[in-house]
Amino acid sequence: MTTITTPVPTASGSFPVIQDPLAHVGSLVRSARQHRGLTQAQLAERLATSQSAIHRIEQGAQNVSLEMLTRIGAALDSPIVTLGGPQRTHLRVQGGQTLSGRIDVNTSKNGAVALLCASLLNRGTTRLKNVARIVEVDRIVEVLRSVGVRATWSTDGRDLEIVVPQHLDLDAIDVDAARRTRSIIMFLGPLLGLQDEFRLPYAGGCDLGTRTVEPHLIGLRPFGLDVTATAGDYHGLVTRGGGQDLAIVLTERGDTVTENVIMAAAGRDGVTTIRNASPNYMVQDLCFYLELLGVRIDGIGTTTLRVHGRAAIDADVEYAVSEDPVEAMSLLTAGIVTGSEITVGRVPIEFMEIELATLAEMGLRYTLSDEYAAANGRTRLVDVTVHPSDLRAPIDKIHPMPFPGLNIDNLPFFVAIAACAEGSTLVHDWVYEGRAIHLTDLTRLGADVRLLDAHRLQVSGPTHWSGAEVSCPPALRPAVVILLAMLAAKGTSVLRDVDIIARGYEQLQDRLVELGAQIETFRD
Ligand SMILES: CC(=O)N[C@H]1[C@@H](OP(=O)(O)OP(=O)(O)OC[C@H]2O[C@@H](n3ccc(=O)[nH]c3=O)[C@H](O)[C@@H]2O)O[C@H](CO)[C@@H](O)[C@@H]1O
Ligand SMILES: C=C(OP(=O)(O)O)C(=O)O
Repeated sequence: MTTITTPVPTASGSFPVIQDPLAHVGSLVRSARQHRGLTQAQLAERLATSQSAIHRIEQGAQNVSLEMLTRIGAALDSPIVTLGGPQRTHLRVQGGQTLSGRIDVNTSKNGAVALLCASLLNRGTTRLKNVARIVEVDRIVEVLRSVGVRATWSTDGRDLEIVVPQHLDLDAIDVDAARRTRSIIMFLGPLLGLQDEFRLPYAGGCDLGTRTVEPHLIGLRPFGLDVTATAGDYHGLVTRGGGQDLAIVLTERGDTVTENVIMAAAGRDGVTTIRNASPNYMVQDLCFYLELLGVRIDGIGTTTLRVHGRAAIDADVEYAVSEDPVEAMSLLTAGIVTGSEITVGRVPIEFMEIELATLAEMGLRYTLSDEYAAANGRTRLVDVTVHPSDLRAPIDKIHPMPFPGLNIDNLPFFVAIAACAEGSTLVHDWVYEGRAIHLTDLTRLGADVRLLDAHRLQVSGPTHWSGAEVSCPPALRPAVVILLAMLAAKGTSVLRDVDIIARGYEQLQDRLVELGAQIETFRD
């Protein structure tokens, strides 16, 4: 959210002075507009004014009344001026509506963050196309900018041009932005090829229980990286070896650890063989980009990769991030739990096949379009239409596996779907120590969801959903699952403190409204 808050006194008791308030307001309007993915003309239309007026406001060349600022804030759903501290955002859902129409899947959070980190390897210009406008991306962009990287959004707010300086100023790193994302850990792989010593703040992220970084450190050690954890940050020391070939076995088939090791391998001369690599969607996105940079990678989509790295990468490239299977699952779930017929367009089918096969076993009727290629020319997409279906509990438990398996980030959606099904479903989240518990909030909406232990949920259905007030759990996917269940729940529900959803979804509530959902945003 982009806001000017009332100035806070500095330690000396004086108020900080904004040098050019009009320019400041203009840049806030521009960034809020771009965050919404609107052109100046589209914003002008919403405000019944001209594009040139918006242009002047954004340039800081026009006086703006408080009334106009309030209207801009309403049009962008982002208060440009607030009094006091930051406000919290809540959703009011009028549930029980049938949805209809088509909704397209956006590009993925996890692909985007990997690509942003990988852009550090390139001395040329990287242009990432169709980047999702989500908070997780903003955080990494903020971190990149803080160390001297030039990251510029295109005027339509969809593409990001990245130019990396000769020297990164890691001392100036935006610690606050870095601490709020786990993906900062993926700076290690590219950095070790660039600097002999560096400090990085600890990685943060959702509250999912303990998530180890040990596999990253083990996987990067053969590249000469030694990391010690000091108070609040990682201290990396690199001992350079020659350009000899390396063979690395990952102790976990994790997505970001695979990406980190691929990036380390890409930034050095020599061939690195990586075994037990994750072939998941974001890893493939990363590999496709690195190939454009001239890094040959054999085995993309398998668990053994051979990366033919290059110490000097300098290429001007354009890469389109591919579609998000987790968003696809989220949108399909919206249709399923509301018993609606909707079409979810641009579903990356390779990464949804097991989910769809499991849903078919549960009685879901759906139809698939012919396949077509994503903008990256590599990922296969289809449109999936779900039809209202009588769902039954699957015979076997539902559990995730590293790709090709049911995606762990898609598992939470199966809890809401199982709650709609006749019978009892065991959902086993062996991966995360603390994600399953957040799904017990579905009981507030009438579901029978029992936590058997930290990893297993027994879900009995079908549920007669009813509206309730729930505070958003501090975990992205469970938060969205609860919102989707509220769409199914007759009556009024309130989901409080929903900012976490913007970490991984762009304008989710507005897009659901376009399908016929009744969701209203309000603030304290
Ligand atoms: C930015 C990004 O891409 N984030 C994704 C990435 O996070 P990321 O790669 O950071 O996931 P983690 O490394 O935290 O792995 C998730 C959990 O799975 C466990 N684990 C993983 C692999 C394995 O073979 N054995 C094992 O036990 C880990 O110990 C951890 O508890 O992968 C996760 C698992 O797919 C996804 O939920 C995240 O959305
Ligand atoms: C757990 C997730 O992501 P992250 O790794 O960014 O926390 C997620 O996307 O659900």
